[in-house]
Amino acid sequence: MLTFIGLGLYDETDISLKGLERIRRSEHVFLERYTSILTGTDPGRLEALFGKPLRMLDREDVENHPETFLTLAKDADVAFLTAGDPMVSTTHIDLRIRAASMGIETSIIHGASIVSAVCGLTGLQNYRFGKSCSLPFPYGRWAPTTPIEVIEHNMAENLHTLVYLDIQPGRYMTVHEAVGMLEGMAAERGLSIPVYVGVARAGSPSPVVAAGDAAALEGVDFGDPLHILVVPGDLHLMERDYLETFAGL
Ligand SMILES: C[S@@+](CC[C@H](N)C(=O)[O-])C[C@H]1O[C@@H](n2cnc3c(N)ncnc32)[C@H](O)[C@@H]1O
Repeated sequence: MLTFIGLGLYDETDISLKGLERIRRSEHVFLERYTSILTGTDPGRLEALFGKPLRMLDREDVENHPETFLTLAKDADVAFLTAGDPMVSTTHIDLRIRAASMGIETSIIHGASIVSAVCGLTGLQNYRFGKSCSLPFPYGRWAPTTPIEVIEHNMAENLHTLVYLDIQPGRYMTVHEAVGMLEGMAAERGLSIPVYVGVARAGSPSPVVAAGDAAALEGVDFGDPLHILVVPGDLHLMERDYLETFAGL
């Protein structure tokens, strides 16, 4: 049996009791740590709480060599842990399909996700989000145009865009870096983005949420990772009120 277990958003105390019990009963426990991470803890603290050793998985292990843990899951209980909710990720959706095609039984124990946390922290209504996008660090002088195309499309439809910010080993994209890149891409297309909403460390005791134009956000200290950004469509009255009250709009 392969169980996908969400760890929530910030530290080791964010897991559900159901998830914790399942980990303690599992014979093998793997922690995937490239789609997202818990910045408020470390593997040692997780192992102490779970009472189990953790085996780390990076992108290569999950996308190119999943046989390592999938084969184990044919005859043993394997827990596959991720920050957030495990299924807010196309990679993990694909992994569950692969497991099923190998005849492996699977189940999911959900965790708090950045997708719903952003709605709570910003007041932006869940039903008004269009397609989301990921903003990668530029590769040399090359940067993909997909993120700005998604934003432009959503703005034309008056929808909000959730922009996931790149995570590389030891390097996390900040709201400031993301806004700088998007301003450049928008200018090239003659597009103006009037409001951004930046969120840092959702789920922690001190999240930062700030809304405004690019210049206004420049003056905000978002602090440590993880960061995420929203480019909102036109704000409804209650959304504006919420951002004025809680995000300095
Ligand atoms: C690809 S998403 C993975 C989402 C995860 N499966 C979930 O359900 O939360 C990872 C990105 O979401 C954002 N993110 C995740 N957790 C966050 C947090 N606690 N605070 C701020 N941003 C976060 C970051 O931009 C990060 O690069």
